[in-house]
Amino acid sequence: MSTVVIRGARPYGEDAVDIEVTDGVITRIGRDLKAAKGSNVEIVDATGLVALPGFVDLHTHLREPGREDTETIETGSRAAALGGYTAVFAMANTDPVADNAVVVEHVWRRGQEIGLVDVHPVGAVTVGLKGEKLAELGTMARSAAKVRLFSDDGLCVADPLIMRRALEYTKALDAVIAQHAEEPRLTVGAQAHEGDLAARLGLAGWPAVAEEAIVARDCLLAKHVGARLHVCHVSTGGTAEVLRWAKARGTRVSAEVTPHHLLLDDERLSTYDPVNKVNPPLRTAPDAKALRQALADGTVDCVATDHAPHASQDKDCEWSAARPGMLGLQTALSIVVATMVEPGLLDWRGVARVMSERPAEIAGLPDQGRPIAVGEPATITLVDPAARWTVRGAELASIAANTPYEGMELPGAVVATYLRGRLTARDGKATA
Ligand SMILES: NC(=O)N[C@@H](CC(=O)O)C(=O)O
Ligand SMILES: [Zn+2]
Ligand SMILES: [Zn+2]
Repeated sequence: MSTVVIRGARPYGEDAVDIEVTDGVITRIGRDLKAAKGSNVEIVDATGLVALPGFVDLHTHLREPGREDTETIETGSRAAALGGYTAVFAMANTDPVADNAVVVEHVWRRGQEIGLVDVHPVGAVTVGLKGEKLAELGTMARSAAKVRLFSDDGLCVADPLIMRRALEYTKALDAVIAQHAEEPRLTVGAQAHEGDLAARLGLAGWPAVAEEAIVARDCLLAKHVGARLHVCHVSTGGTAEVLRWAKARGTRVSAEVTPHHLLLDDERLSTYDPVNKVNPPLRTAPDAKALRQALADGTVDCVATDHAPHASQDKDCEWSAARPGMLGLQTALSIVVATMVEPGLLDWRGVARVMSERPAEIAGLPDQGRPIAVGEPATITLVDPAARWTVRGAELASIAANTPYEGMELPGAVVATYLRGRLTARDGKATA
């Protein structure tokens, strides 16, 4: 039997308690717990630290198989554990694409071998992400990886008939489609949010309506079919309005927002530094404000990183040639603290909701996003709310270093992460 007592932690930022963990399960919670006699107990001093359920990321790009020069399941797992994550969903846009049982089982097994975080593969909706023919969703769902989240992320399932069939299929499988909402006919050659700034910089525009039109269409389709829909990386205030309307009329829709769309806006583009290039693009400051409001009031359900590692040769180049995407796993909590906790939009209960509980519910994970309570799995992230740290891309666990927060001082730091009672990261070091 192995027992750990986490001393003086504040669950959800509330009163300090001791949390006793035995064989991966929370066995006692109370003040000044006396160690059980004769047992081998490890004491962890967590005075002043906030205890939250381990974070769940519905949107991570791990690049294995295919681009192991930028991220592997191993390096991405380290970044996840260091960021406080205990489960991540690895997107299907790998090479080969995760559109079959062989690839998704590889991703799942490799994640379990490393053991730092549960790596759940996302299955592709269409064969090769081509948007033409449905992939074998049922085979992936029944595989050892038990896929429940399907997405062509990187690309939109643009054909409404394919989308309808995919929704019908996933309804029968009790699964969910995560849509990268981008009407491709409205974003040909697009490089930046369509607006004054893109016009001044001479960059082809990616209009808000290209996202909003697909979200509206998919909400209508999901309602018609009675299926569930999840909207990836919501980036505009208009999308939040569509979601509000769809939820009010009973559509089974959920949505995520990225940390970068909460904090950054298109003013950043004036330097032409492709580190700020991302899909969907950074929008206007009023959009970012509307997204923070929508996350606070539950219109947007959760935060997802869209962690997108890219090699330096694919980022340190001319704007139009650069790949879109930003690292996110190790900075997400701090950006949520800066944009949501410090301004008073979310308390720590709210952080637990948007970083852990809602994403676990959306993906149907039974043992993640659970309350910090006796009998529950000890899947816990300890956060120092008073810490401040400076982001250095080169020091992050990812192979790639494309963080838009280089040199920024951010509030709040993950001090330790436990997955089913096992320490996976502590003081900036992953345990595997
Ligand atoms: N977000 C991005 O800018 N890029 C993602 C794809 C995606 O999420 O659409 C990637 O795979 O690099
Ligand atoms: Zn996407
Ligand atoms: Zn993505």
